[in-house]
Amino acid sequence: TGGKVEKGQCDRPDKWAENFPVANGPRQSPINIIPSQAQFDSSLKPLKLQYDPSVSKDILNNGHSFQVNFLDDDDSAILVGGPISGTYRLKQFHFHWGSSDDKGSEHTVEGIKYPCELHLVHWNTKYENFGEAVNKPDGLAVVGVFLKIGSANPRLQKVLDTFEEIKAKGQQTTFMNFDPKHLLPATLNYWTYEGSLTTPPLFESVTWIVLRDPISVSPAQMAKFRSLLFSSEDEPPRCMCDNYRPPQPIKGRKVRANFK
Ligand SMILES: N/C(=N\S(N)(=O)=O)N1CCCC1
Ligand SMILES: [Zn+2]
Repeated sequence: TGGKVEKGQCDRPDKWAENFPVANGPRQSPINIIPSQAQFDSSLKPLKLQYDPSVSKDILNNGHSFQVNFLDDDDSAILVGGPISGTYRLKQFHFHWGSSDDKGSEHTVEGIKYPCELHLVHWNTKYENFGEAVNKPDGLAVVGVFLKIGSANPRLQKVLDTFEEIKAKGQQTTFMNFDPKHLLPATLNYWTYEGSLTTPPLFESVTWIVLRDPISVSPAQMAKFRSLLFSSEDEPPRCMCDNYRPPQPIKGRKVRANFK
């Protein structure tokens, strides 16, 4: 069709329901957040992200996004407080972005799309490990951070500088002593709601914690994200971009805010 390489089934959110019926479930993510309809909840605790940078391990191109993986065999990098009870351990963080700066985030705010969205994925330590937690209703907590076009972000640059080594699907390299706290905005005001993974298997196991304030990214840095490939070295190159799922029906869910 005009020489454009068609997206495979697994890369097309509108096709996911065929193999993952939960795609049409009652608590799917992402959603469009309407701040005026969010309910301020004074019982929500402040978010506490306690990350020891020494447990960052490596960075991997997994063919859908790239992710920074963490050692999660102790409580060195944890999320406590906020809307959750107990302790959730950081497993990995990854991003979603667009083919141009006018789209790319998964969550939207009053219909506004950001060019990029960071997800910090944590699992509930009441379960044995990530694999056990991933499909439980209280199994995961993902912190979402919007990236907004502005000045270049020096903290983000450390991640982008590895891209030559993980250009193609399956490539990975060590990535040590990185503190993901440096990718957070100054204030941790957030919206929270019960949702799901935004990629297959789309398990409805995520307590979403979406930060109100974005961090900055420059147009040149966004271009760097788009230098990655969905494809592996031995395949025709396919630019890694537009790896975001559009907002899903709210289906009566309440979004709470820890700020007025
Ligand atoms: N979809 C996901 N995270 S996300 N985009 O919902 O935060 N994941 C799939 C397996 C591990 C995390
Ligand atoms: Zn994600």
